[in-house]
Amino acid sequence: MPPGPFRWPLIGNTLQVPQVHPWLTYSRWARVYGDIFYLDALGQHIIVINSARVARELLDRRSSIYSGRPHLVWGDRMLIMQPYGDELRQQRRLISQTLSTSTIGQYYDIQEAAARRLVLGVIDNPSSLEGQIKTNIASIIMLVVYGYTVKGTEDMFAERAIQVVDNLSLAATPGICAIKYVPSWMPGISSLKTAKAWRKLLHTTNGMTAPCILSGVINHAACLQENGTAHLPNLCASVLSDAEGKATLQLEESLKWVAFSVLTGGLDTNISTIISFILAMLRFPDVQKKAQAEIDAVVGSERLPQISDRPSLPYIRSVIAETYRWLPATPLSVPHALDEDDIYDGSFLPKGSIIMPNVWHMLHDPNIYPEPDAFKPERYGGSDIEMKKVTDIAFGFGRRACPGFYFAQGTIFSIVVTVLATCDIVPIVDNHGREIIPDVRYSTKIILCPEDVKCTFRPRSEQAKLALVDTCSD
Ligand code: HEM
Repeated sequence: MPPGPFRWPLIGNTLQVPQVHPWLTYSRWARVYGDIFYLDALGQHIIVINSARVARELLDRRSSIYSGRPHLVWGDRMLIMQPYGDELRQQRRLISQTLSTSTIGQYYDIQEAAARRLVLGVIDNPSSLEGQIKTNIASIIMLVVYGYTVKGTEDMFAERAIQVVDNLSLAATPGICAIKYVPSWMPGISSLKTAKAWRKLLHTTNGMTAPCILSGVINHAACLQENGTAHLPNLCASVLSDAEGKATLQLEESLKWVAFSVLTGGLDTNISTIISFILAMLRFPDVQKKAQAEIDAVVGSERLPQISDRPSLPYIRSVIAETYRWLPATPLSVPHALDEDDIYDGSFLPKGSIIMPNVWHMLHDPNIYPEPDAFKPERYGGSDIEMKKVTDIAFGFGRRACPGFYFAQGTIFSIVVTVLATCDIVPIVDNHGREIIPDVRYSTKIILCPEDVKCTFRPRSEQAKLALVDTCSD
């Protein structure tokens, strides 16, 4: 076995596995035990990988046996939880047909419009920051997946989708907690209960079951398609039209889960990245100024920036890469499972092991990223090769790597560039007029999302605000 902390008889490391920010403890252990270490939780083998080099070697090069997922008490048919097999491959294919590099440009106008609505919404009402981010990101995904147009922050389907994803995120605490056979009486296994509670919640949100909510959206999407009012293209329409009216029940069922998986995979990760970006701009105002100067020089103030400006804005690309590195949305990625016994570097890795990539450590290793807690887009020297080293880690590995990567780039870029071009992101002030700079604080969930980030978007000019108002009323 690889090295690791002392294991107690029978219970192994179960009591040592941290319940709060486990990636930080794993990072400390990485300094003692190295790039790969072993934990035993009541007989469950857990292998923690702490370097991109080992992750590449195992999860990429040996992906034929490292692409499973651990069995969880919840998960049902969600793509992200499925074992590696035919159903998974079919679901991933349905996504890549719609969201590949060659098709992604079709959605740029949707992403730009949502970014502009978001910025205008926060200018008008700074306290709506989180709500605006959630609603507008949900609106991008629902339009692209279902052809469904979200009608404002109170839209019934968007609200329910956000609630279902919130419940999911609550249950999915990193670490070993939600694994099927860890008994709920074990100390620190509270999230097993949460997981069970979530399962219930997933199936009954606002008195409706999740599949029913999803079917509701799909049926609605089908109606929109039939009466010609759906926004086209969209994922459901593309898949159904490819089937030329002969979609089998199995395909429809797969499609329902694919659509749900895109929603769950894309919502919280994007929300977290945007909130982390805003936090960085509040804490590192010099970076904000430099980013704005680049936009002013390249785009000017006569028009709003577009996603097609991306190649000419290396500093903005660096700011985004640095956001993925500084506060990675999934600090422990999503665990893989090993489907066969394996040997690595003289150590035995048993079949059934949970493989946990410690993304946090890979992106905060001071030997690779000096001063890892500082937000320094300059560290990439404008090189896309250096930035790709970050995204290759932050978006997962091998055959399970994030299928929404290119889609996410458009959403994140359009929001970041639109805010910076039109507004200064400034802290709120207390009753004495003193600025409140938010701390870097987040809770322990599978998706790391900074808490209590409050700010004001102050328009950089009347002209910038008018440009937003004009495009939004269009
Ligand atoms: C900033 C945005 C995002 C980040 C950081 C992110 C990150 C990740 C990571 C780390 C994984 C796990 C990879 C692995 O197991 O090795 C993943 C999987 C996944 N992501 Fe994303 N993601 C983002 C946006 C999106 C978007 C927009 C979509 C919508 C299509 C999406 C859909 C998925 C799906 C369906 C999976 C499961 C893949 C599988 O299990 O085979 N993600 N993502």
